[in-house]
Amino acid sequence: MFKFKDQTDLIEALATQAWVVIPEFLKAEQVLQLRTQALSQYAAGRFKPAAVGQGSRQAVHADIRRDAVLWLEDHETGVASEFLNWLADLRLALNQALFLGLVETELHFAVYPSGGFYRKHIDNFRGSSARLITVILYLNQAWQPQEGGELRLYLDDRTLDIAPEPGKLVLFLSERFEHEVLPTQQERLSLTGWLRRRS
Ligand SMILES: O=C(O)CCC(=O)C(=O)O
Ligand SMILES: [Fe+2]
Repeated sequence: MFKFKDQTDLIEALATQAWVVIPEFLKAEQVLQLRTQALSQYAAGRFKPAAVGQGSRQAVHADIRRDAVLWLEDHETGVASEFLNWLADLRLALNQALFLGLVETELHFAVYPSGGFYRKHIDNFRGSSARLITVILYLNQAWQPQEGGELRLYLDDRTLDIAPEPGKLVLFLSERFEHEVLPTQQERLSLTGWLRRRS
């Protein structure tokens, strides 16, 4: 049902390169289903302005990130549940191949309004390295270069700009690369999550 039912190549790429991009991981109708689910919840006011930091240090900083998020539940249906199952399989396969000790997945929808961005950061809270693998799935309908909103990964020797095109899946080692979301000219929708080990 998803491209990469066999996750071997993906795990190999993560192990050697520490990042992977899979264009059109989702089919158009799968993107549409998740998109519709996210946008109806967004319209119903269920998203919260995304915060930075954790615990008593957690706060909304509109100068650092300007998106709104909604965490997924355990009892999702449809494509959301299929994707959660796919991630659970990936987590187990990664544990077997690379002994990563991943124990859980967290996943949220994110909406960046026009003008939204997320400044350069690393995906872990101070003093924690529970998030091992970052997973991002783009739920936009179409994306033109002039709309901006690229994910910029700071690789060891260069930067890599990834356009948030419909159904594209991105994975990378959370602590390995600083990254940012460049200002978007268009509402930008994604499903973002982390495969975690015990904190
Ligand atoms: O949406 C993206 O491309 C990246 C989002 C991100 O870096 C994050 O939520 O930590
Ligand atoms: Fe991030």
